[in-house]
Amino acid sequence: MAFGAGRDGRDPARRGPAPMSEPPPTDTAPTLPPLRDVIARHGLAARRALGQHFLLDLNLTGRIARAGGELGTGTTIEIGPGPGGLTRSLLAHGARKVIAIELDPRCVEALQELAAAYPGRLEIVAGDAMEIDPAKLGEAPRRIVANLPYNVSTALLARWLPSLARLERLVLMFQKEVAERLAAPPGSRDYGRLSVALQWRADVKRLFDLPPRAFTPPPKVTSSVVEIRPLAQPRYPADAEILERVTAAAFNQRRKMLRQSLRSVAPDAAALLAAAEIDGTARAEDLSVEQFCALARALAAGRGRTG
Ligand SMILES: C[S@@+](CC[C@H](N)C(=O)[O-])C[C@H]1O[C@@H](n2cnc3c(N)ncnc32)[C@H](O)[C@@H]1O
Repeated sequence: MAFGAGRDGRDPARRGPAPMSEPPPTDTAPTLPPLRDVIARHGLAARRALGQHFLLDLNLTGRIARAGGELGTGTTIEIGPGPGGLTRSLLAHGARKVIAIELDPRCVEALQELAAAYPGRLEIVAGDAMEIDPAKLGEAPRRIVANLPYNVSTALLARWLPSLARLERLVLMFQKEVAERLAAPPGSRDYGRLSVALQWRADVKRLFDLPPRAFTPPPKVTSSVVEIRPLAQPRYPADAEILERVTAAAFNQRRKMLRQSLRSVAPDAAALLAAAEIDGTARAEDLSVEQFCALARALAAGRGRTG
């Protein structure tokens, strides 16, 4: 089923009433202490090693939560809730169930108060998001909405790629420079391995930027919120591992012509390129995702193997 059709197919269920056993989503937020009080009371001085830059403006966290779409069904997964600003907005926005993964035990303790204010709707997982597969958490449909710790943001996304189709939507905050790479079109300076790997599997859109002053403490760089809508199936046929080998070879020598850079994966790179109907004088950034997939298929078929 096409991606759009798949989403439409699930919409009627979303509009239906919540099962009797589930607490009904509500937009009526309980009264909570200001986030700055939570931070002071729990001694949450930001730790750089954990990429801690907190968003305390509930207008901004509300904007990110709304970008997550309809949260009233399934599971909303948050990575790194910190003191819980975005978590509050997700719950106030009607999230049926939030599963929040946090590595810092100080934040886990602070979040218990929020869990008590929304009985049954917030589950806090104390642990490392790098070791947890979000596609296995809670009930489908699953979405991830998160202000990611920047030090592991691309590593997390790379881990999620193989099971991306099992997520309905991801709304993620990255450094602007990373966000530009994710959404970069062919021909642009930012287009690279991660752009191909992600755009092969999903529609990617940069939604809006946040300046450093929006965060406490402010990071050095501007941040961008990115929406990722996974496709039910990758856009073009290709083996993921072979596609990765081809893009790694091509972009690792991105200034070189492909007939040269692809020799590390195909001794007769010219034959490989001819089989995929690609001009050997092109460079990595000139190729569309579809052309990279054609190269991966040709390599899988043994083309270009002998030099
Ligand atoms: C950029 S802060 C965002 C905090 C909060 N969501 C906000 O918007 O204010 C990143 C959060 O991720 C947490 N974190 C860092 N590395 C993590 C990891 N590997 N697994 C889970 N959480 C992590 C940090 O402790 C921090 O709370």
